[in-house]
Amino acid sequence: MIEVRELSKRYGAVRAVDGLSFTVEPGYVAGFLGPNGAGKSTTMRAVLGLDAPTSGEALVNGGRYADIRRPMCEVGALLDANAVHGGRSAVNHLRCLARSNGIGDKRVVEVLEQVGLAGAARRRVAAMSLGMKQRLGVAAALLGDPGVLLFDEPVNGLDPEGIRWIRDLMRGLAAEGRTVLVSSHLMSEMAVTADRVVVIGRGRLILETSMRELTERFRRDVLVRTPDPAGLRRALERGGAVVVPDEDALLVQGLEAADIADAAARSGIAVHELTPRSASLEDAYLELTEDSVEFRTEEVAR
Ligand SMILES: Nc1ncnc2c1ncn2[C@@H]1O[C@H](COP(=O)(O)OP(=O)(O)OP(=O)(O)O)[C@@H](O)[C@H]1O
Repeated sequence: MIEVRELSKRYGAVRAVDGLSFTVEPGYVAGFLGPNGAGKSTTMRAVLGLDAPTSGEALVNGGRYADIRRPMCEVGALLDANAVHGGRSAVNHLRCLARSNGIGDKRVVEVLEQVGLAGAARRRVAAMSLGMKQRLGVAAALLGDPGVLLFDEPVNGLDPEGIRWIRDLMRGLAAEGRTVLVSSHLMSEMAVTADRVVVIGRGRLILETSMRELTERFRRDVLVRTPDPAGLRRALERGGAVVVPDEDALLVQGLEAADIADAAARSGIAVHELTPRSASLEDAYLELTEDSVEFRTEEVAR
């Protein structure tokens, strides 16, 4: 479990994180979303004890990272895949990490296999592609078999096969009952990976909700097809709906699909299609974060 409570972090005049609170429980993938500079990395660094909060706290399983006796066995993280000593081989890099945490060499072999790097174990890190370094970073995060995992923008640098792999891995880790927090600035990526989202902007919480509720919240209208559009329109407007004809369909706002079906049945009108439509999650995300984007395209263009 990860608990961020009233967390603030200042760098001089910059409020990187500003009174942020949220909780991530075990068993699902939590997407940590926000535009560039929103404070995602700073928050993750605070959880991992790499940055001291200006105020507030970030806890792992109820305690501070600094107080964990064998940190790699409790929390694993992939932050910057490039921040690895390039001269070592993959296997030596992992062995060093393992030994410093009292983890045996057998586990090193296991995680290399798990991330698909068994065949490249002796390759020097400097000679690895970014995608391979990402896999090595994931191997390091998994070394201690921790119950809490943090991934900062893990799909960066991965090809489509790698993206699919890391997505399945994160979902698998959550399904095993682990706590999984993954940051991204792409809603499209989170839509297929995360069960819940924590959206932040300018260091503050914008929204913490399930993916399903997010879709519901941005429900736009219901598309209805019927052989009697004029009759159904009258019936729905009597029920308080706003109805806009659209080619051979009606776009209905203010009533749920079930209410529309009931109204049609009461009026003896057949319905051939009823499709609730939401704004795209990408649009929803842009709307949520529009006040928190540091640099806008049109401003740059001017
Ligand atoms: N060490 C630092 N010194 C000064 N300012 C910093 C430092 N680290 C982060 N910041 C600033 O804090 C703010 C939040 O940065 P952070 O990296 O946490 O955001 P982010 O959401 O992870 O963004 P990105 O996706 O671009 O990495 C930014 O304005 C950033 O410039």
